[in-house]
Amino acid sequence: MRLKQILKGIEHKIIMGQPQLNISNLQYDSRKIEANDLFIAIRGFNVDGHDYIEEAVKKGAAAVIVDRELANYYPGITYIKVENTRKEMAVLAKNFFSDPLADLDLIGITGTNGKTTTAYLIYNILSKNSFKTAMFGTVKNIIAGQEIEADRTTPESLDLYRYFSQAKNAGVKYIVMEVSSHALDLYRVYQMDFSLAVFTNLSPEHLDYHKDLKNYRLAKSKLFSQLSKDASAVINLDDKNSNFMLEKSKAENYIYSLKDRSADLYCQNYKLSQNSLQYQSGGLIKRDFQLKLGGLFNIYNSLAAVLSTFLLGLEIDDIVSSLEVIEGVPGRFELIDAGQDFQLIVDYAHTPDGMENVLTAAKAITKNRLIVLFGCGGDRDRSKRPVMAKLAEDMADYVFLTNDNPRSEGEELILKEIKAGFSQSFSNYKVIADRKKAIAEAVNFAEKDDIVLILGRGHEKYQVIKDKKIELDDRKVAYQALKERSS
Ligand SMILES: CC(=O)N[C@H]1[C@@H](OP(=O)(O)OP(=O)(O)OC[C@H]2O[C@@H](n3ccc(=O)[nH]c3=O)[C@H](O)[C@@H]2O)O[C@H](CO)[C@@H](O)[C@@H]1O[C@H](C)C(=O)N[C@@H](C)C(=O)N[C@H](CCC(=O)O)C(=O)O
Ligand SMILES: Nc1ncnc2c1ncn2[C@@H]1O[C@H](COP(=O)(O)OP(=O)(O)OP(=O)(O)O)[C@@H](O)[C@H]1O
Ligand SMILES: N[C@H](CCC[C@H](N)C(=O)O)C(=O)O
Ligand SMILES: [Mg+2]
Repeated sequence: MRLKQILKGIEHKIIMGQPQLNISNLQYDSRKIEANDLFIAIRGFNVDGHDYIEEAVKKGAAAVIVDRELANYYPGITYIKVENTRKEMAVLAKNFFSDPLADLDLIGITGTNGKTTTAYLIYNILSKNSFKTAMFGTVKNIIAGQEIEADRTTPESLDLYRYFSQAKNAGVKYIVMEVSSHALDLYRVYQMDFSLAVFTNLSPEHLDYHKDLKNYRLAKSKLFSQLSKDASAVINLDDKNSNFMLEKSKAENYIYSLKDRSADLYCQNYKLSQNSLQYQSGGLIKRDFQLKLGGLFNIYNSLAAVLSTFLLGLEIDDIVSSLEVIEGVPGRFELIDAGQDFQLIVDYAHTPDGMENVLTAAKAITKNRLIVLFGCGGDRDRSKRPVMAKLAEDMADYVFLTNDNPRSEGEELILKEIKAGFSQSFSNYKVIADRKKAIAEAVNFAEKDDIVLILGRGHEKYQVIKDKKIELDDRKVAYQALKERSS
């Protein structure tokens, strides 16, 4: 495609070269450049992409998009300056891939907790009703049945458009995606036209990045302020930030609630057991639901999924029958059952709010002790560490502290910062940094009718320690430990 066409709608200045040039592909990473590509130089948190222009040119880049002056311009290369390369990348990609979203319905889910679960439920309801659907999120990306590994919750705009284009070619109708606060702040979904957006909830997280809750909330609200008036916003009324999202929304607003009968969709008479829940809905849809999912929070996620798919035009009977057969989301309140006489649950709760919810859910069903095992990720919000310790102390009977993904931080420091949240007199805990050993010990510690909760890593298959990725799947480790316990 001609560079001129790729620049359509973008305010830019030609520093040198000619915009009639033909471009083969777009890249923001110099390591991926091939002949006649366009390199988009992005100022990052670690390095400045402008410092990799030389490498990009050597690899064959024909043109470069920059957002600052350079000391050195290579002859024969076309240079275009824009105001913000990270932001304009979304428009460049939209043009290059000929706006695939024009033919697709995009559904975005944001909030601190419940994005993956809600996306998974919506994806399954749509797929089970024979709609070709794609999903992008924390656990995996999937386009019309084909899986692509996910390394982050929301990919960069350029990668997203590449996927959208593939989805369009595969005949996909709906795209369901999680939209993280980083994505909203870093323009990964800039100017994307969502048909429907969901707000699950908001509680402190990622404050290392956003600095305070106000900025974090504002980032989340961008999903709603960028909606068109033809779109729908599906908002959890029970969250105290719901009004903020409703006010920011430019779309037709719909609300769901567990408490308020004026909501468009609400729930009444719910009943929970360890791996199922039942409720009746009221409002736009009056039905009985019986789901193979555990935890009160999954009522919220299912209400969001039901209301969303209803607004997309699906029949209520089809929604109910497809939702009822969904057997849980990988690594979310997942029961590990090897026939033992206690419950073992692996869950992805890694924020104070998520942890409180899962501990409450487990407490409601345990017949004996509640044992919790967790750690906190390195290079992430440090303020959550002592808060999670306090919650564990208050709600569980025994706590195993261990590594999550220490990343570049030292494991000792992380564990010390978590421990600082315990009260001085608290002694019902043990620190075992090695997660495999900690899981084995927690399994051996359990007695009849206890519940052991293994939190924080859910579906994750690798543990990141310094720059090493070590294979570690909590579910596999737990099964192994159960096997060894019984032998
Ligand atoms: C804070 C953040 O989101 N950072 C993302 C950002 O990194 P960055 O801007 O610091 O990139 P950088 O490494 O400084 O590089 C700058 C530029 O130089 C380029 N470069 C770099 C090296 C080179 O040799 N050649 C080259 O061209 C890079 O491709 C990049 O374009 O852009 C990178 C390229 O796309 C991302 O990989 C990186 O995500 C990092 C890995 C990350 O950990 N992100 C997390 C915090 C994140 O996004 N999390 C959210 C929320 C999770 C959730 O709650 O579910 C998510 O959506 O996953
Ligand atoms: N609606 C909800 N409200 C509160 N907690 C929830 C909700 N849904 C799930 N949780 C808890 O939060 C954990 C993470 O859920 P999920 O993966 O669906 O959220 P997420 O928003 O995608 O998280 P992440 O941003 O890390 O990808 C679950 O394992 C569960 O303990
Ligand atoms: N997707 C989120 C959750 C990480 C969960 C936890 N296992 C950790 O490593 O901190 C993040 O990257 O911040
Ligand atoms: Mg997620």
